[in-house]
Amino acid sequence: MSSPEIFTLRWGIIGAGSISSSFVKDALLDPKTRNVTDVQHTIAAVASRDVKRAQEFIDKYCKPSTVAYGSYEEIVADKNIDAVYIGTPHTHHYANARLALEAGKNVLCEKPFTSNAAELRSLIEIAKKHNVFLMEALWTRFLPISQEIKKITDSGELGDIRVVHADLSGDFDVDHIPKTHRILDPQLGGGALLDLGPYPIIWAMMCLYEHPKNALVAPDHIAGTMLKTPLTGVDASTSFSLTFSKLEAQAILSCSITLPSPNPAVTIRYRNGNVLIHPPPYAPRSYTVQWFDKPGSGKIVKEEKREVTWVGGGWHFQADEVARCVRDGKKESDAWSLDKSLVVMNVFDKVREQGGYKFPEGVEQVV
Ligand SMILES: NC(=O)C1=CN([C@@H]2O[C@H](COP(=O)(O)OP(=O)(O)OC[C@H]3O[C@@H](n4cnc5c(N)ncnc54)[C@H](OP(=O)(O)O)[C@@H]3O)[C@@H](O)[C@H]2O)C=CC1
Ligand SMILES: O=C1OC[C@@H](O)[C@H](O)[C@H]1O
Repeated sequence: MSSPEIFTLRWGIIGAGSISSSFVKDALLDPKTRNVTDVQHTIAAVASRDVKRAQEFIDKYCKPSTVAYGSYEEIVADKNIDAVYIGTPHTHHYANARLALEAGKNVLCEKPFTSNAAELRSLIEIAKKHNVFLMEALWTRFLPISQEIKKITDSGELGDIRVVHADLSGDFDVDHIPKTHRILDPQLGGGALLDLGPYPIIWAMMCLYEHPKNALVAPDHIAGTMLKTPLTGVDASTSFSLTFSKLEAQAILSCSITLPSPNPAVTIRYRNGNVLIHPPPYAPRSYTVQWFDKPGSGKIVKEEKREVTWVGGGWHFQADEVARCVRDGKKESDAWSLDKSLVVMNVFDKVREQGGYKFPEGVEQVV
């Protein structure tokens, strides 16, 4: 039996695929395993384009009472759902989120939020019009390890921050997967930038954009370059740098679908030392702090590896944020607000333009 003080958020899941299963498994873990006692989650319904797939998903991951739907239209009309989680490929996020928002549902939408910034601006307007909550599922922002590293950065204990180097790569075996796989198919927004880019950039957003001395000023210079795969023309590898002039700092970011992430995956460089974050950068479990003997010397006099553990994959922390926001009547999260997602989408638009990556006709719903 749940105690009356616990707020229960009733989720509807759109897309019975891989990431939806990770999200649901974490959401259904006992919140006490992460010392959370104020919110909890239930999965009220799951929708797939094929009702059989929705039912199979429920049989595997949910309680028998969870309702299976064979269309996304049906799930957003369900009165027993407080929030919809969208776990479909990138280029479907806009249409799926719009459907849910217009039905008056709160929405948590997988990364990348949309195909382009114009689509996101449109979703933000629709969410405002319908007075509902909207957030991108940038789960890394909510991990306990991210809060720890952010504290080190914001406190200035390692001196002024100068550079964030971050990479997320993964070998997707592109020569052997079908060209219709979401990582390769331009119709699904395939390529490294949109799929993997949200993770290197989240470290830049947390440590630079959100730095108290930067005061939420967007990067004033963005420079990107893309290496395309001849298989489908999407970006196999992308590098991009962001200059935060107000903070006198830069982010040097990269991602690739043809090789693993380096170790460290993220190096945060301050005047008095470094923080090295060990892979995977989307959910690291350890980082190393290095101290210099004096500012700018580079001579490491002390080094400490720190582990941060939790039960589950880590997708539940963002779910808790949504539950608290909905409980409190908030329409967006402070930690991962809509303007932050918009900064990211603007960067991705610019880097795609610089890299010459155009989506096929009709993919972008708003341009
Ligand atoms: N936060 C994280 O850690 C991760 C996030 N992601 C993000 O989640 C999203 C989905 O990724 P993932 O779960 O790996 O994808 P999947 O390939 O598993 O597809 C998820 C669902 O999307 C729908 N779908 C799949 N292919 C198509 C298509 N061609 N056209 C229309 N709908 C389709 C299906 O829904 P249905 O059941 O209705 O048929 C499917 O169940 C991506 O945007 C990705 O960036 C992915 C991995 C990790
Ligand atoms: O979000 C993600 O995180 C891990 C990656 O391997 C995956 O492709 C991506 O979608």
